Amino acid sequence: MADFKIPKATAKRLPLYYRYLTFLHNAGKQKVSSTELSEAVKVDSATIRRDFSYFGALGKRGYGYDVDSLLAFFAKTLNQDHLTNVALIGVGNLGHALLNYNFRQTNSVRISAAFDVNPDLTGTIQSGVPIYPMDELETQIKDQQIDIVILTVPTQAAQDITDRLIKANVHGILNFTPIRISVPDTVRVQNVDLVNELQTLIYFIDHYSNQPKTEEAAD
Ligand SMILES: NC(=O)c1ccc[n+]([C@@H]2O[C@H](COP(=O)([O-])OP(=O)(O)OC[C@H]3O[C@@H](n4cnc5c(N)ncnc54)[C@H](O)[C@@H]3O)[C@@H](O)[C@H]2O)c1
Repeated sequence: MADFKIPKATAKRLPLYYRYLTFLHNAGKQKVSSTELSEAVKVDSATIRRDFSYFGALGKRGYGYDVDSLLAFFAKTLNQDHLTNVALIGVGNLGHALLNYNFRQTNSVRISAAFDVNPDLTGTIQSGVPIYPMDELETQIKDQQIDIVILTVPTQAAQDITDRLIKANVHGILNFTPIRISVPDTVRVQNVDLVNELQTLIYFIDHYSNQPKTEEAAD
């Protein structure tokens, strides 16, 4: 990320903007208005203008935004111009699905190593990714300069593995397990919980069914 602070809600919308701008760029479009962007990404145009204002005056009145310069700006901010190696721990049902997906939409993130305790899996290559035994965790993380780890292990293994990751100097954990892992301030955890997301969706449908709104628009 760039070295200036932007609100969390704005940061969460950046990948959304980036994906649509890439689409416009590939389609040969040179400019886009906030209204057009708003319709495509389902974020209201006032929010888009406010988000963009955090990066300085990028738009021109009556012209809109220049697609290429916006894209270059976002690519830099999102670190899309360099490749981030990510490790995955726990190659079960969920781990397999993520390995198979391996972030095909982006060229900037890839799972370069996976780890498991199952001897039937270790030493094999799954979806193009080598599976290492857990006793190689620290050395592989160091050798491959891995800073971010996806955790898809059973709940009871999550905290012990997290403690090893902290010692190995990992700074980000995408936690799919249902427990809230403990980490120091130097490590950032992003929890992913599909049940939670579904319940939030059900809540909004039940309570706000007359005013459909995306999460991005409601900050
Ligand atoms: N966040 C979500 O929405 C969501 C959805 C589904 C599952 N989950 C959670 O994701 C985790 C994985 O679910 P799953 O269905 O893939 O389970 P799974 O049992 O199919 O896979 C777990 C894998 O972890 C490996 N493993 C076990 N102990 C380990 C250890 N100490 N170190 C390294 N690897 C180890 C196992 O060998 C197995 O390959 C669970 O905690 C589950 O609750 C979360």
